[in-house]
Amino acid sequence: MQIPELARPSVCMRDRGRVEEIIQAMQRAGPSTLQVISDFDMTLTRFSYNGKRCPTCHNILDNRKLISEECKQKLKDLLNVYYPIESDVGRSVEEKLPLMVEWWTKAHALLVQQKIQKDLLALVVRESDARLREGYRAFFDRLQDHDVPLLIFSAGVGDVLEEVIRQAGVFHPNVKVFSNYMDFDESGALRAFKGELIHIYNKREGALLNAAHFRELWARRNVLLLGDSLGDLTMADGVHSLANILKIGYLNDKVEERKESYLRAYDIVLERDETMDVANGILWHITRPEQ
Ligand SMILES: Nc1ccn([C@@H]2O[C@H](COP(=O)(O)O)[C@@H](O)[C@H]2O)c(=O)n1
Repeated sequence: MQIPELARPSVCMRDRGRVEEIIQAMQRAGPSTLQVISDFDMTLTRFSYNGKRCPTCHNILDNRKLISEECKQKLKDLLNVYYPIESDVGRSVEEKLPLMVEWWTKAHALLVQQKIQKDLLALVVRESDARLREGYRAFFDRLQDHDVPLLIFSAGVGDVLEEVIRQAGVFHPNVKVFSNYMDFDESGALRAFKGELIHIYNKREGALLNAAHFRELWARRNVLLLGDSLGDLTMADGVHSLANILKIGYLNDKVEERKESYLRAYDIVLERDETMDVANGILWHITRPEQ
């Protein structure tokens, strides 16, 4: 199978033969049977650039134009407490889950207190250091050209995420987003977050709540899943009569500690890889006619 990107040193696989079988099955079935489900922060966006951490959707809101210095400090304190828990391999999901709910709930309450202005979101996204991974345009455009639906399933902030992809010029009609959306009052000030909270460990519930979306895509039984945390593995749990799923996991941080668990969970693990090259290589293979 000719996918040169799979030979890169950043690529690790538990079972290369199995990966090749899945990709071949997807290619035989063709793009009309494919859907892509991807996480956003640190999966479609870069983890770092020039040695500096890139922001998540929540971190993009950390801008003086939107929030006070005091709120900024409180959000930073929360990050310092909860991010090490999120990425701790020594704790079980059961142990982490209530703590993640606590983090999101406290952070959202702080953001609501700040009455964030809707009309400033585009500006703070433009001013931020958020960057989609290298090769993102080819990825989004290829999916659009082949009418393959892309579901972005994020525990970040939907309004911010949409603005990032809109400004990058890749918010194509085939893109659908499940995320935490802001609710603004008539003056355009943030008053709450809409619907059920999505955090990194309840994406299965989020998927099941959106049954109508997956019903519409009933014929797309092959799934390419992209994630960066073990919580992202359940994003495809709403897919009907799944035939094949290929799970690609970005291992951005605490690489040595987490490699084993990622290799057990994901079919392909990308170690400190800031590009979309592997996903693009696979996508090109699947969407080109069989030879
Ligand atoms: N207050 C918060 C809460 C969460 N995060 C990070 O957002 C990421 C979730 O988004 P996905 O697109 O990856 O689902 C998660 O990894 C948290 O680290 C944050 O920065 N601030």
